[in-house]
Amino acid sequence: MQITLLAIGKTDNTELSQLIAIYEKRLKHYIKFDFLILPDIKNSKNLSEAQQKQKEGELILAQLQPGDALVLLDEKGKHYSSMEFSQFLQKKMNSGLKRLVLVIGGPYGFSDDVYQKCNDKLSMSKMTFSHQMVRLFAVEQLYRGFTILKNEPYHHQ
Ligand SMILES: C[S@@+](CC[C@H](N)C(=O)[O-])C[C@H]1O[C@@H](n2cnc3c(N)ncnc32)[C@H](O)[C@@H]1O
Repeated sequence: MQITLLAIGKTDNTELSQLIAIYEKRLKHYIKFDFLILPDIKNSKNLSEAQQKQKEGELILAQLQPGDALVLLDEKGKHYSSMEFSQFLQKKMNSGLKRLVLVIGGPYGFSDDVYQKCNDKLSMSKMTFSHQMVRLFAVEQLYRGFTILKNEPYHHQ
């Protein structure tokens, strides 16, 4: 299985990019992983929130290939512990899935079209994080999940 993490707009802070790169590199020891950043919507200041979400949604959906599982990171999604998240990953791998696409929404979240196409929604907290910060939390939780599956001493219950 391959995992693709999709986000909109480049990571705007060097320290954050460096931290993401550390976990990205670690994660790649366990699974084929790519972090795909879609370009910011042009002239977004002249768009309503709904229009921006719609355009971002079109960019997101254009990335999908037949057979992908589309899973949104969304504060209104299912809550998993890190152990449960590792089991979620294991089940996806066991199912023969070719690519798991995890998506981080833009500043206003996802369009209805994206919600309709998704297979699942995962929340990392009831709190809302910035779309920039979530990138780091996502790569760290993916890395943590694989260390749990490999019984490696990173996660402590
Ligand atoms: C600033 S939030 C958007 C919040 C917006 N109110 C909404 O309706 O979704 C930007 C993105 O970060 C991600 N995000 C923020 N908090 C999250 C959480 N607790 N769990 C999972 N993803 C989260 C989601 O992908 C969200 O679309």
